[in-house]
Amino acid sequence: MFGGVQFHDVWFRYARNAAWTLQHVDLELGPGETAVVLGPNGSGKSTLLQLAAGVLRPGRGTVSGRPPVVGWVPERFPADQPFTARAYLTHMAAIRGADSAGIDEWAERLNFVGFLDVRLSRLSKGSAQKVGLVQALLDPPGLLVLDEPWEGLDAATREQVPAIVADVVARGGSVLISDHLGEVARLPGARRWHVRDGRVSEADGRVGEDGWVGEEGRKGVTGPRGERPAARRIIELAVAATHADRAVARLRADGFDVLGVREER
Ligand SMILES: Nc1ncnc2c1ncn2[C@@H]1O[C@H](COP(=O)(O)OP(=O)(O)OP(=O)(O)O)[C@@H](O)[C@H]1O
Repeated sequence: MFGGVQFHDVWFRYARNAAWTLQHVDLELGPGETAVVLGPNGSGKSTLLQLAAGVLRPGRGTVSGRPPVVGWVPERFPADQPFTARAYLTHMAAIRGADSAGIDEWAERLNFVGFLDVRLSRLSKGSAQKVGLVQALLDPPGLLVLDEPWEGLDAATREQVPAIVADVVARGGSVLISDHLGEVARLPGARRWHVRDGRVSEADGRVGEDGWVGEEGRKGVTGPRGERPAARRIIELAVAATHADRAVARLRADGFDVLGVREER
């Protein structure tokens, strides 16, 4: 039975004489738990996730307790492959001994039925990300590792990420997820791990508690730089779909509360 993933004094560096990217990592993620990994660019979030998934091996220390099925969704799905999405996913299902019927169900759920017979190399970044998500979910994972899963996804599919996380957790699995877009607000109850200067520390409180919904220092995001105005106003604005992620990230970085994103009707 899956008892959680444990990091025991894990150190990691990318080359023998390079500086350590991560040091002294002691963490445990139990069954049914979700942790979001936060930190500045280049701090080591992806590295931590890949160590958890078993894609990278520690230079020192150990990662133990991984369940038999680990789903890993990299930050960028490697789409430079000569297969259609369906052929790739059918192959992945066969390797994992999973039912390929799941491909059509997932394609339906993630709105990319029309792209299943398109070559991976011709897919947009968002559609390629969906293929990356599906390959990780074909065989229900005991540990799901999602590296910036909201990046590049359309608004409707972004809404699916919390539901996917909830499904894994409801089955007793664990989810580790990195986020720099502030989408973590959609995962109330998640633990918060901060990566900084090669160390990983756990923040007190969980997502959604004490008004915490975004990156560190942005408690109760109701006004710029944490001010809490006496009254709030709802402002609607429209941006080109291709700029939506950037606009949301900038508004959140300035401390504004982004209530939702939708397609223009
Ligand atoms: N394959 C690699 N070889 C050498 N150095 C690497 C490699 N991958 C990452 N690094 C370096 O390791 C450090 C941590 O990278 P990592 O991708 O884990 O950070 P991150 O917090 O996920 O960054 P971002 O938010 O930009 O995705 C960075 O300095 C990065 O340049």
